[in-house]
Amino acid sequence: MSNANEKRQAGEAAIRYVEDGAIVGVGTGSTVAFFIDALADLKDRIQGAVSSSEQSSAQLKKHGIPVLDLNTAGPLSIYIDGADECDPHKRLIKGGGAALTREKIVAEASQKFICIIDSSKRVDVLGTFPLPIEVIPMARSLVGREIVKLGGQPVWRDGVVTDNGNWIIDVHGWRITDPVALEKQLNQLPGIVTVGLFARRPADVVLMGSQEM
Ligand SMILES: O=C(CO)[C@H](O)[C@H](O)COP(=O)(O)O
Repeated sequence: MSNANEKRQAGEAAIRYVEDGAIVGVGTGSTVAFFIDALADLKDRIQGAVSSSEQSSAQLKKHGIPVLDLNTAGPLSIYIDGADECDPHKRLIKGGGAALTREKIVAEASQKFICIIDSSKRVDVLGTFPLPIEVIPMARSLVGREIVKLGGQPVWRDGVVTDNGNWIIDVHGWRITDPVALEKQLNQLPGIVTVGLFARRPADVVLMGSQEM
């Protein structure tokens, strides 16, 4: 099965977690796009969605699904999002689409995080996919130097500006055997807005192609 078909299958499978009357947390990316298309069929049975990006907001609105503000929506029952890598403990690397900050916020606000992936995303150890880090622009070089001290190779995602007006550094060369510790350590560096490790708050359910882990 191709990656696109697996993404579609995972995206459509997540629909069964959507309950009547829910406000649904919605992530970003090509897998989530399949979920949003499927969610359109249920739009009269949900209150709306809290979106993690301008890209997903546009697709939700195109389908006539109300996009709500997180501050007024309050705690959410579910969050549906993709990932760039997923380890056996459902810990993730995210941010390939540069939406990691809002994704982490909406995930944190949600009781259950359903992660939808194709099989290429499953790894034993995180880090083959370069780790995205959102930084305040003036701190790019400072953060880069700190990453080098930690053995990583920082690469500025030149030309990309996040929905929050910040920049992305992709860190190559890390084999992340303790993602919880690395997430905590990086979160302490001034200038880092969000680390694309979802380890302290991993996914609760992973739907991969036709399989559920
Ligand atoms: O973290 C993300 C965006 O910031 C995406 O979830 C991740 O990049 C996976 O994308 P796709 O479903 O297109 O493979």
